[in-house]
Amino acid sequence: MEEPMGRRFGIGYALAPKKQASFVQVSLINLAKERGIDLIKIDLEKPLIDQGPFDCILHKIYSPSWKQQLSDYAVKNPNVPIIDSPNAIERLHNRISMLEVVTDINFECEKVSFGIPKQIVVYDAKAVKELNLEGEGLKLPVIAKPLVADGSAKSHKMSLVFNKDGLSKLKPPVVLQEFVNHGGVIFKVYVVGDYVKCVKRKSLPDVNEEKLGSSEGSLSFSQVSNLNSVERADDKYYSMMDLEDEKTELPPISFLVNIASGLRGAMGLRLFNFDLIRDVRIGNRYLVIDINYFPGYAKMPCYERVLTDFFWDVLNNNDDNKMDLNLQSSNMGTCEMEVRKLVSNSECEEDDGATNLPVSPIKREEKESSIQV
Ligand SMILES: Nc1ncnc2c1ncn2[C@@H]1O[C@H](COP(=O)(O)OP(=O)(O)OP(=O)(O)O)[C@@H](O)[C@H]1O
Ligand SMILES: O=P(O)(O)O[C@H]1[C@H](OP(=O)(O)O)[C@@H](OP(=O)(O)O)[C@@H](O)[C@@H](O)[C@@H]1OP(=O)(O)O
Ligand SMILES: [Mg+2]
Ligand SMILES: [Mg+2]
Repeated sequence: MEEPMGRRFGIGYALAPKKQASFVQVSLINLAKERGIDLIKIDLEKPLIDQGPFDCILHKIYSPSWKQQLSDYAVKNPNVPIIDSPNAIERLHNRISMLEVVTDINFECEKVSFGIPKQIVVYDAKAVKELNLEGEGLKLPVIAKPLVADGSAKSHKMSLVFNKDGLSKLKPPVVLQEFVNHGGVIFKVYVVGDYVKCVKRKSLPDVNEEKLGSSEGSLSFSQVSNLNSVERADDKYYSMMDLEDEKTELPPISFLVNIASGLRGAMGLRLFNFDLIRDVRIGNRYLVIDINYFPGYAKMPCYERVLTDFFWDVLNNNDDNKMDLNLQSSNMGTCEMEVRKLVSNSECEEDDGATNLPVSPIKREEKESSIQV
């Protein structure tokens, strides 16, 4: 572990109250402090330019006035890194531009391929009525997602549309995305600078022909991979699925690293996660279905250490370090592997599977094995 060498750093953070509660935990504050890094809350009631000094700014606030404040601050403090640029984050606020970036990445991969599901956008109610899905190259069922992904509850409200009747309930502007059977498991790939971590979560179950014929027009849901166990048990659709997914194989590690670094470079973002599903029809084809800015890192095992290492690197202009690969396994099904810089060799406790709960505090259980590739 690096010594603070007498110099202390201050990171100003601007987060919504819920995000602050889950992310800025005492364990993170203390670990950062040990490394000479103080996490300082930015007062959103006061002008940013009058606050500080900060050595770095961390934020997940989307208002135009905040964007203006950051811009004014950057003019006055050109050497203070802002994580991340509001313009770069904005690309993720639209579910079309969000996934366009995936189609821009290219790398050689022998055994697996990746892409995005077919999708179209419908802007108004009239267009919904006149919609010819087949003509658009889309097959039912489709997932209807609000075009805007700005973090509001509304932006997470989705529906699985089984037939034409289901289309009539849609509220444009909406993205219609091909529903791809993927065995009810989703891979959440967390990226923190050049650190990459993949965890498995429950997803929507596959839809078969029988279900397609007998179902109601559509079924609404929200943040299905983010439900806690009580919510899951109550959820009508969720309860239909097989909860045993321990056997699901993870995507190859080098493949995930390539996608992660491709996305990081193309988007100019350092803090994000992406959701990946494996197309059961093809098997070795993976689809990126969602990218989130500054996701729920506190649900990630060892998030304190990972984030503190990242802060250290940013503050010391060290964030281009060569990556090493570390494979980490767990028998809990939530943490299977990680690729990380070997900044810290300290033993780290892992999440015990309660990953979907708002994390305060997380109950943890120690189990880690790692090999260097
Ligand atoms: N094309 C698809 N095919 C199959 N299932 C999908 C598809 N798109 C989304 N899903 C399912 O719907 C869930 C929600 O979709 P998505 O991740 O796009 O929404 P979100 O509200 O942005 O989620 P998050 O909480 O990760 O931000 C996914 O976790 C997955 O279970
Ligand atoms: O807390 P926030 O508002 O940032 O919520 C984010 C949430 O994290 P949380 O679960 O800790 O709340 C993320 O969960 P994971 O992907 O990591 O499971 C994901 O749902 C993001 O899409 C959310 O961001 P939003 O899209 O709403 O901006
Ligand atoms: Mg998602
Ligand atoms: Mg999302």
